[in-house]
Amino acid sequence: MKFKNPPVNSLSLELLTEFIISLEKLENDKTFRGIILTSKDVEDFECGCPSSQTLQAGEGVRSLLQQHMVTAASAGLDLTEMCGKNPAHYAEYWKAVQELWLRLYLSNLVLIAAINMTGTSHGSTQSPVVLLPLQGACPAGGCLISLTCDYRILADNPKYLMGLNETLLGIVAPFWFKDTFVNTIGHRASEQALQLGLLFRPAEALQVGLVDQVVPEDQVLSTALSVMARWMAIPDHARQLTKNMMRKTTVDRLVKQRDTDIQNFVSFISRDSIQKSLQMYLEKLKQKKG
Ligand SMILES: CCC/C=C/C(=O)SCCNC(=O)CCNC(=O)[C@H](O)C(C)(C)COP(=O)([O-])OP(=O)([O-])OC[C@H]1O[C@@H](n2cnc3c(N)ncnc32)[C@H](O)[C@@H]1OP(=O)([O-])[O-]
Repeated sequence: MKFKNPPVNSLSLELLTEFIISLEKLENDKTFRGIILTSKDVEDFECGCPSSQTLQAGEGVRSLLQQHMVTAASAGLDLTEMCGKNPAHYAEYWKAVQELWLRLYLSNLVLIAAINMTGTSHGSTQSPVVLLPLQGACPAGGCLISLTCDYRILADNPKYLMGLNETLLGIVAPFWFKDTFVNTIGHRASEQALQLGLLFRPAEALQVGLVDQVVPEDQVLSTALSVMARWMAIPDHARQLTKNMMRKTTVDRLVKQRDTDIQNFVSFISRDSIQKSLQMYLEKLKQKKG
């Protein structure tokens, strides 16, 4: 599935909705056993296949490639959905973010993130909100999506950054973002990374366990296909039950308090101070262009 929401693949409400619907279709079509999430154009990959609907690589491996679909590399949640809108909109938006995470984290499909980035340039700032220092990033919500996958492959480019940087925007990662992070890199590493809003370069991301492999940019998809072949070799039923056993407790924590989590998000994001921080961050993003 390819993410396509120019210019920075931010997770707008429209994109989230389309992602959820597409995912549901694939889950219900029993001919699909796995998905590679990416943002790079199919034509950019040396996979020896036409950019048509279905791509075969190795025994039993299939990846659906469509327009307007989703990736692991994105600017994260769409800040314009969380800024200057009304509480009903915030609630609708947050419900969609929750829904996507719930579906991805417990998906029966094998999910592989082939992470390659968008982005051009960055500045730095002394203001209370901190812009990402380098080009090409997979921050916050973008990172969360990749964390729901079973395996992550990151393009080896020192300009690429990945992590949960919420505190740099003056906001707090929700508990289920934190849980997903802890499940991936452990408690101590998460404690530090979340407070500092750390964004990891590829070598650091590999070291801390945020990604499973770092490969040259032109090998990201071919590596994803080989990895998929390995995962496909495992009987689905046994693999799915194992995944469920590993992840269900985390999912249940949100399921039990979904409405409360929405209310918390709406009241937090509606605060004047938070709206000011987000506005300032958006303005800084715009200014760095000029
Ligand atoms: C509790 C909540 C939890 C929160 C979770 C999150 O995910 S919070 C999110 C955490 N995410 C971040 O902290 C990432 C913030 N983004 C960045 O750091 C950089 O944009 C980049 C590294 C992704 C790409 O750099 P680049 O130099 O290639 O591109 P550029 O910077 O020039 O931007 C181009 C245009 O896109 C716009 N826009 C950008 N991001 C967003 C967004 N998320 N949304 C909406 N719009 C966004 C930007 O304003 C500009 O608009 P304009 O002026 O054309 O109208």
